[in-house]
Amino acid sequence: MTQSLFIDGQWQVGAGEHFESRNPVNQQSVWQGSSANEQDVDRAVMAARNAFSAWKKTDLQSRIEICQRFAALLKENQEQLAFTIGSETGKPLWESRTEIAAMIGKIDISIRAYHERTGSKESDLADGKAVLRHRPHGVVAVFGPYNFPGHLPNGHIVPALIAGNCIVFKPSEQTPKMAEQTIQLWQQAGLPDGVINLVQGEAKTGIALANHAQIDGLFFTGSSNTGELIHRQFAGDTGKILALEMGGNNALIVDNDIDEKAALHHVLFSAFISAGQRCTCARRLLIPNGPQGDEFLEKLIDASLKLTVGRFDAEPQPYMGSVISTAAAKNLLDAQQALIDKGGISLLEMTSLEDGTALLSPGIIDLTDAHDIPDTEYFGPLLSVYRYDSFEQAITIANNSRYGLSAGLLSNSEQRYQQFLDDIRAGIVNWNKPITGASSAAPFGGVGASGNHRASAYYAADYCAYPVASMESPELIAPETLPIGMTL
Ligand SMILES: NC(=O)C1=CN([C@@H]2O[C@H](COP(=O)(O)OP(=O)(O)OC[C@H]3O[C@@H](n4cnc5c(N)ncnc54)[C@H](O)[C@@H]3O)[C@@H](O)[C@H]2O)C=CC1
Ligand SMILES: O=C(O)CCC(=O)N[C@@H](CCC(=O)O)C(=O)O
Repeated sequence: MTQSLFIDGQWQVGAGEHFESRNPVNQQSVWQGSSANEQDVDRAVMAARNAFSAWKKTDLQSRIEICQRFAALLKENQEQLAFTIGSETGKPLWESRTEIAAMIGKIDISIRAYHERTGSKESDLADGKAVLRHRPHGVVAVFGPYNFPGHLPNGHIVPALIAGNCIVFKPSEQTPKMAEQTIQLWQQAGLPDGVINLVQGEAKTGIALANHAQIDGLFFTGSSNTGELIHRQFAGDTGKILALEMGGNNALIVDNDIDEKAALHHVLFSAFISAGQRCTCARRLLIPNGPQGDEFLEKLIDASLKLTVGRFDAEPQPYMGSVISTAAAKNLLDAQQALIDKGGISLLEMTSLEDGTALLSPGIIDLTDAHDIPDTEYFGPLLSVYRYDSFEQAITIANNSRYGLSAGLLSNSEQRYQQFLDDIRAGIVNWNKPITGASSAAPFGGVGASGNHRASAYYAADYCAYPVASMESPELIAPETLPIGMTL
């Protein structure tokens, strides 16, 4: 039996159900193992709890050095890791390599963020000093999505470790192999036993972990549905910190009189990178009514049609790989049909490119005159188009969503960008840039159904530690003047 769990520094067989991940294109098994049941999860949390006291007292420099060794190991193993991401998710190798590069970059950025956002500060008081310090929460559960199986969990794990927390990591059940290899590197980097623990499994394992009384926090990246369930579960539990990074129904507005080539590039990069499987992807494209808009739309359809789609290791490399699974592909095709049934006009049909695979071609659908369109995230290469008459109307359409992750404007007008900045509701707001590809050196998060106001990336440091404010004096001295009514 495969030892699929990592608890207290030991690889172990899980007592829960057997599961596997498959290559979404050729359907070959990539990883097989058993999941963690409630008792396994409990042992993982208790291992983290027991390791916490020593880890938080380990000096910061030693914690940082382990993270730097992890970065060096990522570099040494980057080709193997990129191959794992590609085979498990369908993401082309060129893009999987950029994911490993982002993981490596995360270490230095997190060290800087730790000092800047949560370091210590001292200032003088009349008879002593005021000191600000930060302390780790304790045991934190990290939940990861499948679309960035390395980079996004890493975005919680690295700052949490630097701050002195211990971790129980529950990766996506669709990407267990990448999680396993990542944990092997942490082990090689010299993390003490119990500081990081891995529990593999499906939702049942996640539920057991999120419910565990002994976790002090939960850092989640995944769908809004799951995030909302967890949020409900945490309601009233003021003692635990919850950071939620969730989905989006992101709008990108195209203006008239723009550089068409640049705009086409930015739209294609926003809508179809990672086969549309980024939380920041453009889902709704707003195009002006009129001949310029018509021409832009025609060119967009043409350019989308020419995007290459293929296997993760195909040569030459495709722009897009597959979506995560044949089940996800089927859901997307069903969603497209449902939109057509509601009055959507398919401008470029998203189709299955090869039976039995999760390879989908990009799709574009005009929903301007459709009715009862759900405000939902279609996590794949399906872009909705809305035509607008005025810029104000475009902003209203863009804001007509319960999500608020990313939004963008392609326009030559600085005045319009200013208006957009003032009125749009999103955590990432870009001008003449794609709306994907957010920097790890900036905060990353959304409002509404996209997050709970605990931005990640550069601001992840904030939710990994709590502030302790102290007034300190080495001597115990009574004040010269006593308060009214007090005699000593
Ligand atoms: N805002 C952000 O930073 C990002 C958000 N995402 C979002 O993630 C989603 C895609 O990832 P998925 O893996 O499909 O998300 P998901 O929500 O299905 O799964 C995320 C994790 O939660 C676990 N889980 C599922 N049900 C659970 C439950 N009831 N209780 C506890 N844990 C449970 C899963 O096993 C997995 O580990 C998209 O919606 C995307 O927009 C993805 C990347 C970045
Ligand atoms: O978390 C970070 O370090 C930066 C945020 C980031 O990498 N965002 C990516 C992917 C996230 C996603 O959309 O799934 C992006 O904006 O493209």
